[in-house]
Amino acid sequence: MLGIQDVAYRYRDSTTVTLPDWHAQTGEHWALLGPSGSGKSTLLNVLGGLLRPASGQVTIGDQQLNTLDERALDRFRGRHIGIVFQTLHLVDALNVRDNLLLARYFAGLPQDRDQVARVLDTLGIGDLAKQAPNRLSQGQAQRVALARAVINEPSVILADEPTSALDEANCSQVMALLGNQARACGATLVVATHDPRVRDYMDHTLELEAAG
Ligand SMILES: Nc1ncnc2c1ncn2[C@@H]1O[C@H](COP(=O)(O)OP(=O)(O)OP(=O)(O)O)[C@@H](O)[C@H]1O
Repeated sequence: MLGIQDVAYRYRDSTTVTLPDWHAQTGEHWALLGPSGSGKSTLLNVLGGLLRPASGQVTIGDQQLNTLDERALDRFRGRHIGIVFQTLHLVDALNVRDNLLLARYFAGLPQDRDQVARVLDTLGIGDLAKQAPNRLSQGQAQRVALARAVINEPSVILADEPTSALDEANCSQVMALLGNQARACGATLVVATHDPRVRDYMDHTLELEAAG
């Protein structure tokens, strides 16, 4: 189970975003839709433990994120939550394999090179293990970011606008990869997007309302 209850997040300039109560069952695939400024990224970041709400509860499985201190939250995120950001945040100084091993290190997991090779193979990029991220195409880099999000077999996968820059064929490919990887880990998948095409790939939709 995954959910938020009575959550409000306050940005530094005091802009306060109030989020609707929402719950998902383990393994469900959700599209998070809504106009610009409706709070999609805020919700995704709160769910991922990257933003701490001013009030309310964020629950992932049996864990209430608000009860964790920073260190415990970092560890929990690394172990249980896979995030695909809009900007991919790959470390250019490390090759693809080491980017994935770094994600395992941050989660306190063993450096399992076989597991890394398996995930890269599943995503069709096994031959890129030694490549530097800044020498990859956009589509390849996106697969690496997806590989990094699933390398720790998370119980939740969050993706922020993974398809908005993609044509039809690539959109369908990325959504299939996300769906398949989530199914392989038994993970709950939440994709925040403007892109109405995403709805077709997901079982459920949460529609946020325009701010104001
Ligand atoms: N860093 C910030 N400082 C202040 N206010 C912010 C900040 N980031 C977002 N907001 C405000 O929070 C509200 C929700 O923004 P959010 O980015 O979550 O919406 P969104 O639906 O993801 O938008 P978009 O689709 O344009 O990315 C908006 O009113 C926005 O102006």
